[in-house]
Formats: sequence, structure tokens, C-alpha cells
Amino acid sequence: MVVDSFGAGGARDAAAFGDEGADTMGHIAQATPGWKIPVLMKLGLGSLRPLAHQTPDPAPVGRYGFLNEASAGKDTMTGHWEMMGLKIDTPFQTFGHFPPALIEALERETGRRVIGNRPASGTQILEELAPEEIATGHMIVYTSADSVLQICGNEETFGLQELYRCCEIARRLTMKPEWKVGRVIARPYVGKKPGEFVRTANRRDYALKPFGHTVLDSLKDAGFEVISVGKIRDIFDGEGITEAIHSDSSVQGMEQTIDLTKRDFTGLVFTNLVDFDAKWGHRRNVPGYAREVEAFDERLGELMQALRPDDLLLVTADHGNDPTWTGTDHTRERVPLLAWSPSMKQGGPLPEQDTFAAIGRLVAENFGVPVPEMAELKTQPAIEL
Ligand SMILES: O=P(O)(O)O[C@H]1O[C@H](CO)[C@@H](O)[C@H]1O
Ligand SMILES: [Mn+2]
Ligand SMILES: [Mn+2]
Repeated sequence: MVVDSFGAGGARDAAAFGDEGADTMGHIAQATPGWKIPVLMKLGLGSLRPLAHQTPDPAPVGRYGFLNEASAGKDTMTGHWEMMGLKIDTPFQTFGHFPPALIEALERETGRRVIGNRPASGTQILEELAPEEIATGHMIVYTSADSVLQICGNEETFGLQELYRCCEIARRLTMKPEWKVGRVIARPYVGKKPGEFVRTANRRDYALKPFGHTVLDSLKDAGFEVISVGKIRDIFDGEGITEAIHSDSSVQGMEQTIDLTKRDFTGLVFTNLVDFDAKWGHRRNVPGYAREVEAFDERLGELMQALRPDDLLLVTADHGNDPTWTGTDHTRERVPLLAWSPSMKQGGPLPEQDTFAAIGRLVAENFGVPVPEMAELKTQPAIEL
């Protein structure tokens, strides 16, 4: 279960990313006296690291540790791919502005003029440019510090299918090596005038295929179920996934995960909860982020009640997104790993890991499929649960 962007601070290489001192959960805790996260505390989050205004549980039931990211990136794809055993040494390409030749090709093939074409916050650029898009039928294209080409489309005037069509064209064009972005993202929204624009859950991500074999592929090949909840399917472009469940929100993603405990199957449920990142982290909204964690914590308790003795719960994050930080982008941080099973005898610390792939190794070992061949993994103290 990936709490998207719930970083734990303290990455050794944070300075190289301009993020020294960034600490998503630490800064939220500081700003939030009375933050109610009893289940996370029971699992051992407060024992992993001090959190302002929180008292560590005297006898945490979970195992808890830090994971460092080995790859050269702090985006969602890099984080998730590394979890499943791929190290990304060359960061995905980012752009300040997309080159004229790409924009011209996009305009020619979609039949629409491009406006924007710069890095922006997705909600701010709607305030600025959505009225023009609605009035003229031009198309807002923007990017960020991530390797993304994002296209906005008003669901009523532009149309959802038309937005997807334009994104498919953009994806095809950006497969060209010099234009290659990690993801093209469709950003549908509703609303007629500034102050009213709201993005909808019909977002769609067109990602590159993972650059190699992942633990998800190993599981699928060995006949296990790999059930995606939320945007996991998109992040892996469907590779290694046997079933995908779309979520409209992170709370719904939790409910869908809880529902899956009632089903009989053997395999992995891989859940991504994106609201923490998309609705609050990038928006630098601390109270919103804090409340979303509270809503998560409540359902995490329900999920734990529903698990069976041979289930294993892993809670982690894919990067940081400190809502108190400058700018609107992700932050390079360590992420937490919280592990719990009803059959676990006792909680306690886990050795800190040099790579998120420690998760892939745990999952692979759990199901008896091949462990990823990543150099960083071989020198790591084993996580034994
Ligand atoms: O500002 P919005 O559109 O939410 O963009 C955010 O979402 C994209 C994908 O994670 C990244 O580009 C990030 O900056
Ligand atoms: Mn993410
Ligand atoms: Mn993000």
C-alpha cells in the first residue's frame, strides 16, 4: 500500500535534489497538534522517528524501518518501479518548455492549438488558461519538475474522449527518444470560470513500459494474482497486472482494498493512494494533507481487522512531497516501511535499506518467486519478519 508522497525525511542525498531538510510527515506533525493517527502509531511510526505532538506507542505491533531510494529520481514511476526491483540510473527527461517541433507535431495531429507549454501547478494553470481553452478550443499543455506532458481538457466543452485522443497522440509523439517523457497525463476538469475549476477523477496516465522485468511480472508468470488498486496499473502500463480497480479517491482506494480481503485469492494487492500527493502535497496544503492521513489511519485500522493470519500488510511511500516546502514539486526523502500480519509475534525496528527494492525482495520471497537482481539489494541486511 503506497501512501503517495508520505516521505519520512532524512534522505542522505537530499541536498543533491535541493531538498535538504525536507520531511513530509515530520513537518505535518509539527504543524498539527492533535493529529489523530493512532493506527500508524500502533504500527510503530512514532518509534521509527520522533513526530511532534505524538507519543510513541510503548509496544508497537508492527515492524518499522526506513527505505532510501537508490534511483536518480524522485518521481512516482521511479519510486514504484524501484519498489518492484528496477533501478533507474538515468533520470527520465524533463523539459522547461517542449520544443517547437514537438508542439507543431502535436498541433498538426490533434488539430488544436497548444497554449501554456511551461512548468506549472495543474490547478493554477486552470485558473489562468481554462477560460481561453473553453472559449477557443485550444489545448492547455504543461509540465513540472517530473517527466510529464500533461494536457487539460474541460469535460463539457473539450470532452473526455477527445482529451484521451489528444493524449494518445502525445504519447505516440513522445516515444521519440529526444522527446521521451515518463508519462503523458490527461487532466480532465469541470467548471465554467475561475474559482470554479475542479479536476475530476477521470485522470488517465500514459506511462512508458517498465524498462525491465519486475517482481509483478514474476508473480504474474508464476500464476499469482496481481491486483492493482488506483493508479498502479497506469504506472506499470499494465505490465505484470492481472486485474485493475480504478479509484476515485484515496478513501475509496482503502475501501476497495478492504473489500478485497473478503475475496479468496493468492497474490498481491498493490494499492496506490494518490490524493495525499495530488490534492495536498503539490498544493502545499498542510491541513488537507493531515486530514487525509487521519482518514487513511481510520481505514487502516479497519483493514487490519479484516486481514487473515496469512496476510501481510506493507505500508510505504514512493517519494516525499513536503507540504511546507518551497515550490510545488516532490521532495527527495526516505520513505517509511511498516509491516504487519495478524500472525506476527511482535513488533520492532527493521534495518534501514539502501533501496525501495527491499519491498520487492520481501514480496518475491514471500511468494517464492525470483528476487530482483539489483546490486544494492545484495549488500543490504535482510528484512526478516
Ligand atoms: O500540479 P499537478 O498537475 O497536480 O502535477 C503533479 O502531478 C504530476 C504527476 O504526478 C506532476 O507533474 C506533478 O507536478
Ligand atoms: Mn507519487
Ligand atoms: Mn506527484
